[in-house]
Amino acid sequence: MSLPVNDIRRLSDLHPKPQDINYQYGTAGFRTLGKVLDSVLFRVGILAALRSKKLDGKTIGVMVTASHNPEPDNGVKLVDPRGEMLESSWESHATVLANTPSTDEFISALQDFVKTTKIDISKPARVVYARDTRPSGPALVAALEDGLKAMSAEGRNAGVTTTPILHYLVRTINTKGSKESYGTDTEEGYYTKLSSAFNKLMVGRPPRPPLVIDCANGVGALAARVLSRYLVNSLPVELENTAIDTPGALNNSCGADFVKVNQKLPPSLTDLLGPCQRGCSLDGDADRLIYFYLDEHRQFHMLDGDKITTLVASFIVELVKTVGLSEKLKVGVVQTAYANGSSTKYLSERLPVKCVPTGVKHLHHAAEQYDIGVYFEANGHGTVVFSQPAQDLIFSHQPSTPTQLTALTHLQNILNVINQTVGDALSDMLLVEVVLAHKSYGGAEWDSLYTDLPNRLVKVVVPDRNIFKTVDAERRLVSPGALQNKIDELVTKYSEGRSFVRPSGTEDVVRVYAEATTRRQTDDLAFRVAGLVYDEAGGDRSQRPKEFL
Ligand SMILES: CC(=O)N[C@H]1[C@@H](OP(=O)(O)O)O[C@H](CO)[C@@H](O)[C@@H]1O
Ligand SMILES: [Mg+2]
Repeated sequence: MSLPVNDIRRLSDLHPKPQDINYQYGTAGFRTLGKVLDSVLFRVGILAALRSKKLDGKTIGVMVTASHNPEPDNGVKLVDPRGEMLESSWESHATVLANTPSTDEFISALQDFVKTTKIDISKPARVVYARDTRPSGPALVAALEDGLKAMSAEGRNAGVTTTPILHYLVRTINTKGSKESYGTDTEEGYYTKLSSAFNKLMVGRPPRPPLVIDCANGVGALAARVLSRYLVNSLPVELENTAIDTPGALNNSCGADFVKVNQKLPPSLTDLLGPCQRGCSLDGDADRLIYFYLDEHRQFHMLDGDKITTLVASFIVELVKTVGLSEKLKVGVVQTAYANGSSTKYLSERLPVKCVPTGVKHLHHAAEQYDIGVYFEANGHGTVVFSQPAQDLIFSHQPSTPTQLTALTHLQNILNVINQTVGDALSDMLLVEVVLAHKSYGGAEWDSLYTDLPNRLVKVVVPDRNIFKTVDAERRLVSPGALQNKIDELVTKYSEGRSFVRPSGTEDVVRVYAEATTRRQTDDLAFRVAGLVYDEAGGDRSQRPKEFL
């Protein structure tokens, strides 16, 4: 059987590629202005069908979102059968196919691809897809559906939903009826799975003050509203920033990225959050989570992905120890270079900690090397993964004492609260709430586990960010030239100073990170390194940002 060339040609002509744009499947899939993504979505539909055929008809996921980015942006990414990110070798295939200029060239690239990748076209193709609340979403989904139609693929439209729910659906569809079944393959199955485990974990805990949830005016508002109906007796919540139909509101001065980058409360919450009350922010597709609280002086404190890692990993270690399985279940942590140095120090004194390059897929794969792997990016994107033998052991172990039995039951329920496929703001939120309730922690107690070093992230616009090459999990530059030596020399002048430079995978900028013992020193270091980067990359002297030192 060969490719349905006539159907592809007819439909591809309806979705021409703009001449002047070069697309790239990056860390987060294709991501750019929504209005220039039509041809990409059509082609991704075809690619998803081919990926499914290659994997013997397993269901592939497609998510249309640009997460925390501004509302006019959009994007698309593919999800592999176990709910994980697309295998990396296919990222470059996606890039090549998205950039072939004409329908004829696209078809011939497809034919080459099918041949070299040895795809059996006669196999079935199944794809489940969803989008976030962006206004450009419906037209992009229609283009994707044309791609599926061209391949006669079986499509399931999961509608408007969060990225983690789409990942959940992919995994549950593909494990249905098997011994690795991950739950019921519906949204209701997702809410029921998470909330019933959560509700069991909260039985007997004292009532909690309400949790304020900033929904970023995005799809998380819909999901949080549904979830809250399942939590009436276990967790009072107040949903804020739920204006999904207000043009321009998405991620605007709210959401997890706003809080993390600006290290401050969304202005819309200023009058809502009381002293010592905790709140959290989701991002635009609800896969990132940042917590915060105001202290008794109404001073803002942020609890980011590193703080979540510490809280969650410590709790799981305690449970495993109480059950008596410390020897058999090794808990480990994965971070990136953006993790606050204090968190790395605190965790390394207690657990194995690995540092990997930016991007959830790197963290996820590294976490899978542990029996129980806890990973979060500092920006609040992460989860906990349990190896299959670890899960089997947790569900088959026979405890010897009532205390062990209680801890084991908690561990089993925790496993069901966690969305292991990918970082999930709502699932992570439930997990955090469980730990806080079990430890009787408020924001301040949680925050006191270690003190963050002041840190600063600076974007540097350069003529060509591709000249920046890194090694050692992106902590050191090997190009351009002597820049790393200059950074090293500078860093020694700052107490507990640390700084690194890497090209962004999602924006056309180079990122500079710095931390040191004081805010002033941190800013000084960050802007000096930014200046070095700008000059070394040949930035225009007349445009040099004035804050760069
Ligand atoms: C410093 C930072 O937050 N970087 C983010 C950002 O990647 P960059 O490659 O730095 O642009 O977007 C990624 C995708 O969402 C996320 O995984 C990552 O953590
Ligand atoms: Mg996101």
